[in-house]
Amino acid sequence: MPPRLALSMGEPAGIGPDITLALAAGDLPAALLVIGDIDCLRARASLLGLSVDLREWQPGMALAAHQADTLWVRHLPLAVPCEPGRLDPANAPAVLGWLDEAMDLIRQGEMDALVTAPVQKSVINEAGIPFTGHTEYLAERTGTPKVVMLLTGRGLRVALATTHLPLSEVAGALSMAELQQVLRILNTSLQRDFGIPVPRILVAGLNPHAGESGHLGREEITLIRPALDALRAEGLQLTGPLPADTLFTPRYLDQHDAVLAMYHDQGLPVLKYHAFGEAVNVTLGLPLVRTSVDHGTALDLAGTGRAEAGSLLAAIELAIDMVAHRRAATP
Ligand SMILES: NC(=O)C1=CN([C@@H]2O[C@H](COP(=O)(O)OP(=O)(O)OC[C@H]3O[C@@H](n4cnc5c(N)ncnc54)[C@H](O)[C@@H]3O)[C@@H](O)[C@H]2O)C=CC1
Ligand SMILES: NCC(=O)COP(=O)(O)O
Repeated sequence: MPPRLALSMGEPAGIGPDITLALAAGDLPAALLVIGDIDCLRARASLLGLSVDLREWQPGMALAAHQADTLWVRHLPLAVPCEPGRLDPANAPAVLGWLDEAMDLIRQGEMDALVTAPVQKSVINEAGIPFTGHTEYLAERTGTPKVVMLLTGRGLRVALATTHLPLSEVAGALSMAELQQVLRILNTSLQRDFGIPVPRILVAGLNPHAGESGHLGREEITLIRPALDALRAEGLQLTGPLPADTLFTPRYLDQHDAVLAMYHDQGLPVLKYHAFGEAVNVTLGLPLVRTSVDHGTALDLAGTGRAEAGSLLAAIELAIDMVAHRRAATP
């Protein structure tokens, strides 16, 4: 059976509908079900001059492998018609409802994995729903106490010890226990989902020069180094903590499978400089496979025909690989 992927359409005013439709044009070795609003997709296809056969899917219907220019849609309507570039908080509950529906379909065994188009985090909050990202939302909704965000592109993998936090809260959020949990999840996922038997992980320090022997911050001495030592004793292959400014160089990267950065803007600018537009965001540690694009809603590009679908295609390809790895590991 081909992997069955649920693709959430994301913020309707953004480029989610555009890149979803662009993707439909090609062949894919998977069955694809878009979870979103079929009328929004029809309106966007017409605006972009794309001819895609949009068909409504109901639970229980068989889903065949993807055929070029056809998209199956689980239609869960928006509250307000979508307009490119125009955010409306009234649509936020529907956008989150699409994620809930995808999780339900996966739980019920109708779908194998979730791929997400980007959402506008601000408008969800403006609707009165506290929301920091899919990562945290999916963790909460699946009852998963700890997940790890990893972005990967052009051979580089960067995981984050903390995700969507104000910078002023990062140091306080790090603890030995948290770091150990993050590294165990990363190590297990590199083995299970990426097929790397003994992952080699590079770990960044938090402070400039990895703390300069305690003269520029002490978290490396009090937290990071002891956490790594404890995990090395369990057999994990860890290098660090290293100064983040020189860790992202071929000398280190060529010898390792992934980097653990301490916070969002320590790791992701490097990854995006390296591979923006073709990288993938993966949530590790969930009971389901979830991949996503490396970009946001790009409201400025919605409906213009200038949004590129490379990252969405890469997210779909990685989800297919991850499902295959998990199937292969299931007796
Ligand atoms: N996975 C998700 O749901 C994510 C959501 N976001 C949300 O997206 C919103 C906007 O975020 P920004 O920081 O402005 O980032 P953004 O990625 O939407 O835009 C940054 C720049 O990249 C361009 N760009 C983005 N995607 C593109 C594509 N596919 N093709 C061509 N150009 C593209 C945009 O036009 C803009 O110039 C925020 O609400 C943010 O929270 C951001 C990242 C991930
Ligand atoms: N910068 C990455 C990002 O914001 C992705 O967030 P999420 O919605 O995948 O949690």
